[in-house]
Amino acid sequence: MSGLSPRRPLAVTMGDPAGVGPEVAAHAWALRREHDLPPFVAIGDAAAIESQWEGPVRRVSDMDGVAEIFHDALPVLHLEESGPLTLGQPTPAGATCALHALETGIGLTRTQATSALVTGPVSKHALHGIGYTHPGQTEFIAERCGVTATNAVMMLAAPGLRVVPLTVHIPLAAVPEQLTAEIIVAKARIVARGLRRDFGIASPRLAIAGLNPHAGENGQLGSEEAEIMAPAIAQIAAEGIIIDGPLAADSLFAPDVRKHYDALLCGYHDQALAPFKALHFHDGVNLTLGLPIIRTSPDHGTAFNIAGSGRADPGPTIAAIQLAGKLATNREHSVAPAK
Ligand SMILES: NC(=O)C1=CN([C@@H]2O[C@H](COP(=O)(O)OP(=O)(O)OC[C@H]3O[C@@H](n4cnc5c(N)ncnc54)[C@H](O)[C@@H]3O)[C@@H](O)[C@H]2O)C=CC1
Ligand SMILES: NCC(=O)COP(=O)(O)O
Repeated sequence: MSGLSPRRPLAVTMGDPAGVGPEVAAHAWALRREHDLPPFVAIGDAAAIESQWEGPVRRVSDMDGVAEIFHDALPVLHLEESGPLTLGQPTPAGATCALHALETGIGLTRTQATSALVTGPVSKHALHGIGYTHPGQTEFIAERCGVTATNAVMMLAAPGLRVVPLTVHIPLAAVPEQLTAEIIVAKARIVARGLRRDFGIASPRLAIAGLNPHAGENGQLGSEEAEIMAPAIAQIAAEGIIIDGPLAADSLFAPDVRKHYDALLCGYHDQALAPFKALHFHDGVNLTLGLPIIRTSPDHGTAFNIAGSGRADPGPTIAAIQLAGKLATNREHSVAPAK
């Protein structure tokens, strides 16, 4: 990285060993100079990389010397053998390894042995098969950091677009019940604070999407906009946060509309992530606001269908490492972040 850089390496978990996580971590390392990446350590089963990548790997047991090793080889904190590996086919041992890597990455970052946590893609289905009960990684990290799930806010960020799903991994049918005014207000506060602290936006401009078509068409197509969103928006605005809405979700993403906002708050997962991924699949970053640590992740999943084929793009992982490095640098050196 040019100029200042994080004081310690970043922790990059490899996610499910049968998915694309190990290969995109390795390919990110191979492209470290082109993308000016800060030193990082990959965490998980070293064999998941060594079995499919011919680049240099150096197994490490702690964070000492990782930054120096990073120049010449990919440092890997090897946790355990996850058994015979068939790419594309998750196993309970692989899910267990992914969970141990997540736990280890959180611990290293909480204790400041690493400067930030970048999580690789896990299979939620495989994790649930070994008894994991959290909806995703975000909620697990929040719990380990002593933060309630409501206060750990998922944001997807890319150049020129940031989106926040106000409800995340719940059935669509549960959205109207769970999208309360309290949740909207709490998450809007955390988003505004995160934009100020980490993105250097002094007066963040938020917009919230209506839940129903045409933002309810004045009550003709639904009542959540008037009954839940309007009081929440009034409360947020009363606290001095700039917020518009509820705006019709379809036109909110039009270029001439979205350009006026620093973050678009959406009612549910796919309202936010479907347009985001259509525009930014290859450089999108999932980050968690409201935590005491910095956590980012590529915006894609395990991609079992292409694991080992050489088709997995390391771009999202590179973007996640770059953003984590930038946020860590800003916080550690008290640099006013560039907008
Ligand atoms: N951060 C995380 O841990 C995430 C985990 N998941 C989990 O991943 C599993 C699979 O989910 P899907 O919905 O199939 O999403 P997915 O992102 O794994 O795959 C969707 C499509 O995108 C392609 N794709 C994904 N990453 C790519 C890359 N780096 N380069 C090129 N193409 C890529 C895949 O080949 C597939 O065609 C599920 O268990 C899901 O819960 C999904 C999203 C995020
Ligand atoms: N769709 C986003 C996603 O699944 C990532 O969730 P998380 O594991 O980061 O909580």
